[in-house]
Amino acid sequence: MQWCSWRSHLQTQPPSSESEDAFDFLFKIILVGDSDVGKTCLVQSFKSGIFMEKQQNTIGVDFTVRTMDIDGKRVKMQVWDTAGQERFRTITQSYYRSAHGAMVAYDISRRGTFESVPHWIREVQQYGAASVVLVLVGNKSDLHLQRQVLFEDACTLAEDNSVLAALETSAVEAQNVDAAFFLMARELIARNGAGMAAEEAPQSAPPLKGGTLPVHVRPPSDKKCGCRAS
Ligand SMILES: Nc1nc2c(ncn2[C@@H]2O[C@H](COP(=O)(O)OP(=O)(O)OP(=O)(O)O)[C@@H](O)[C@H]2O)c(=O)[nH]1
Repeated sequence: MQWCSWRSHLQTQPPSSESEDAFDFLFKIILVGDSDVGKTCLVQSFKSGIFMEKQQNTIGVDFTVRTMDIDGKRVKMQVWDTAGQERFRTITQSYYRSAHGAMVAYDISRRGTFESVPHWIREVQQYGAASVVLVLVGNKSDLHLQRQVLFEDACTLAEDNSVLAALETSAVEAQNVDAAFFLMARELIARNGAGMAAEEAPQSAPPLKGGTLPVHVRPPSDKKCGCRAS
């Protein structure tokens, strides 16, 4: 077995070599959710496209970065992978404030992790920027035989909580992982436009406009729903 958590320690600044890359937009995304829902493996899949079985829980916060090309723009995604374990809660909360987007993850094969989602959303709303963009991610979609959470329930929860969209992902199968981050990036670009250009990259989250946009209509074969919020 290989380790998925290639960095497990407290971080205050991203590595400088990564932050020197040229980019048009810089977005900070925080990943939250119960322990063992697969947050670290999702980040690893997003970064390298590879699934690596993990044996160690995240300690505090891990950091990774990937620069993507979206509509001819270089978009740098700084992803902060937080520990799901309760004992790190005070540490991880301090990372919420500067996030432009938050992915709230649960495990489709463990109902309890889905029932924790409202708690995580409240945490983000309490400690994060006022209009942080939220995306709901139901991970481990490859475990469909052990499913305990209906996708429809996730969509309902997303709609009730002003969440941009709900998706089901699998880090094992690299299913919908990129899509979740692209969805987030596109929404942030749409909301911020030129105001988030690289030279103006903020130290804390910008005052994003209120409300969310219906950026996706759920295709029947794809576990993704667009959720309109008032
Ligand atoms: N079947 C399946 N297993 C997964 C998937 N993603 C992660 N796992 C497994 O789920 C377990 C937990 O994954 P992690 O990425 O460590 O979970 P985490 O949410 O980062 O956990 P904390 O660091 O404690 O917050 C590991 O055994 C992974 O191999 C997935 O998409 N499908």
